[in-house]
Amino acid sequence: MQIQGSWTQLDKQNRDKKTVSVPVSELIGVEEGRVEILPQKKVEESEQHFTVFSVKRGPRGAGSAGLWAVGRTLFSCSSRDLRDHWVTQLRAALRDRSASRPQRLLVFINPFGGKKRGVQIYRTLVSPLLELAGISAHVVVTERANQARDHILKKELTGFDGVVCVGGDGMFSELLHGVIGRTQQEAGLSEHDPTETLQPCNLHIGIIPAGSTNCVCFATVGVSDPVTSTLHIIIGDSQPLDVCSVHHLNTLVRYSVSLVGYGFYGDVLAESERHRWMGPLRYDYSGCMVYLSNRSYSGVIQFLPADPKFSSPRDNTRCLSGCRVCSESTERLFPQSDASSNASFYSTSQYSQDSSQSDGDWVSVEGRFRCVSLTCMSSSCPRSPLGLSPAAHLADGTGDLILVRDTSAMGFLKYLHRHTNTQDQFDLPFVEVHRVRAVRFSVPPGEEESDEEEDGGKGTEGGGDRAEQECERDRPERKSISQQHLAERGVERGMGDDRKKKERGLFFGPCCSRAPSVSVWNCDGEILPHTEILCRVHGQLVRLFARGIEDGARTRSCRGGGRKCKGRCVLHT
Ligand SMILES: CCCCCCCCCCCCC/C=C/[C@@H](O)[C@H](COP(=O)(O)O)NC(=O)CCCCC
Ligand SMILES: Nc1ncnc2c1ncn2[C@@H]1O[C@H](COP(=O)(O)OP(=O)(O)O)[C@@H](O)[C@H]1O
Ligand SMILES: [Ca+2]
Repeated sequence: MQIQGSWTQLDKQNRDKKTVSVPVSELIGVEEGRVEILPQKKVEESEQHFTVFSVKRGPRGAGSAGLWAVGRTLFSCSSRDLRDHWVTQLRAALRDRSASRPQRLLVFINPFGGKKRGVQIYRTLVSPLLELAGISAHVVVTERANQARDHILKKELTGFDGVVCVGGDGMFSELLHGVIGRTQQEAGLSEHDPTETLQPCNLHIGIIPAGSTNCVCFATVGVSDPVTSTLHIIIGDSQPLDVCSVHHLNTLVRYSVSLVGYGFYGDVLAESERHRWMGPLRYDYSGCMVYLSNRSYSGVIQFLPADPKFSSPRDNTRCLSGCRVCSESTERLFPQSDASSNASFYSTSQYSQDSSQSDGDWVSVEGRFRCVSLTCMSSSCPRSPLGLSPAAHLADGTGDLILVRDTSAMGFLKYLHRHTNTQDQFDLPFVEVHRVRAVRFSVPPGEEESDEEEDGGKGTEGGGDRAEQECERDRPERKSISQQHLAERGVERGMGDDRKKKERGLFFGPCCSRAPSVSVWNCDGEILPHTEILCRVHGQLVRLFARGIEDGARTRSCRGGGRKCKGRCVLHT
């Protein structure tokens, strides 16, 4: 749509322009008079004016790739009739798009996520924009962990076009479990069967970032910004996302999108839970503490490699909005559907996830590792702008398995540090990365923590043992989500013993005498109660109100350390 005429462009930078083009798909709303929305709604009545709100790309700069703001254009007409005509036409154009935009949302706010600003963020930044766009929202401020997940699993959802969380990755995970669980229940499928082809979910998920890591938001939008995310929801963007299921024996343990991590990331999470009062800083503090403890763990990893002809974790590409690798995967995952449209998503009966899943041989790797990580996407976040695996794809049906073998403290620091800059963290002799469809992990025989080891020394070696017992007494409760979730799903069989072993091991530190022989799994910020797990990637299982990171020179992966990229990458602008 092109609008021409006598009007005032309020954006100072564009004051001299005579014409502004705004795609209807990026219109947010139209109001009569001179109207401002943010930071506060202000209306100045005028018979000749109307104000158009649309998506405006933010300023370019480090960390702001993908930042959107609300563009505001004031139109001045020669008569009230002409003004009313324009307003009517623009509102009709918006109505025409209503099929592809949400009309009614179910919003869950975690008042305790991140810096505890969820409610304020929703009230001041999100709600006014939804109102402007004519979207109604049913808002639930949560009072306990798992409330959002349970609501989605059990309550009536008819009439909602999407569910939205205001919080962090843990809150997103609640929605993810609710939406996937509900969809499988309705389809009569068992989530506990690790070979089941799961039904893709129709209900879109929106994320308003208000947590500590905000990895899922950052990796699917490009920034961690509540206004940008709200605008993606309003215009009905749709981004498919791979999901990894984690099973122990024949029981579903959890789903993950960003990180299933053993060793360093598991230990950081376990340590960080004791310092929740620090807010997002708990991860930095715990990261330092765990790094200083210098641990590595034995493990046997088996994985099913993905077909290397489609992509590789070291091909130096980035998964950007409209990614070719992901689109071609859609064609493979939904062979009978029109891959260019949303039909593939809504016609879920056409889903044929696993035509090639049984093909190929498992590869086995054994050794001592600093960390073992599996991620379905890049897992970029403000701490690591290119992420755990910069070339991973959001929706290609694969995950990247990163194996960091035991190395010197300096070597591991080098590896970690490369997450914060543009150097290749895989270009180190003790690191390997594989694009995979499934992963199995076990502890080599004889390396499991035995009861003997647990009790070992108690009462035999004096002081050191007392210190260890004190560590245990000081241990805080774990987050309740996994416990409740697992208990409710009947997973508690044998869990007590397993968890006891790990919790004993976790708090080895200055006051403890013996390093633990097993770590714990960090699954999108939740500690798993099992060590031996099977992970499987389910291509495009859910959809987010997002579009991936928008193309632009500065969003490309930079391996030039600032020289080759000439300042065009996300880190060097
Ligand atoms: C010398 C500098 C070292 C810096 C290392 C940076 C590595 C960062 C990789 C981050 C990957 C993040 C994957 C996402 C995990 C989240 O799901 C999880 C829970 O988040 P939230 O619900 O918001 O609390 N976050 C973490 O597990 C934090 C990992 C931090 C590790 C330092
Ligand atoms: N009202 C609540 N009280 C306590 N915990 C909650 C509440 N609402 C959600 N949670 C839980 O808090 C955990 C952390 O939330 P999240 O929003 O991800 O913040 P953060 O990123 O700071 O960890 C999630 O696992 C979620 O299940
Ligand atoms: Ca993927």
